[in-house]
Amino acid sequence: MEIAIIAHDGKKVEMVKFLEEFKDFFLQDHIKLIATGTTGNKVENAGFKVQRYLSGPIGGDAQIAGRVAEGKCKMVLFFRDPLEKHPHEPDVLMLLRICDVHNVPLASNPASAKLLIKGVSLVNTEIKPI
Ligand SMILES: O=C(CO)COP(=O)(O)O
Repeated sequence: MEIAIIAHDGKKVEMVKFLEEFKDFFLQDHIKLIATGTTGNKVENAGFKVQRYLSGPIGGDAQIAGRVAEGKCKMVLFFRDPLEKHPHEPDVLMLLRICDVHNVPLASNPASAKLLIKGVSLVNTEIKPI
């Protein structure tokens, strides 16, 4: 299962903490992580294998949207910073829209991401999620 990991600068520490909290899930063989450039760098430095795309502001969000549209990326964890302005806001909104167009689960904060990961884990052990 391909999962995209993206975090704005103010949320990158939180993203790495999140991955570490659920590392038993993220380190499974069938989980493939992809990420925007700088987020991917941080995630790699924390010991996770990840396929990195361009940095968000120069097209990384758009690349990940492409993978969602093509049916390759099955979940997006995108910790957005609602207190900062982003020059590439149109790309960010496009990614969110593409997730909705293709009914791909998207979590924009750690609480939601936790529920998604727990939900996938339950499905994988064949216990029905809520
Ligand atoms: O800007 C981003 C998402 O919109 C994230 O990009 P980086 O991971 O390259 O910082």
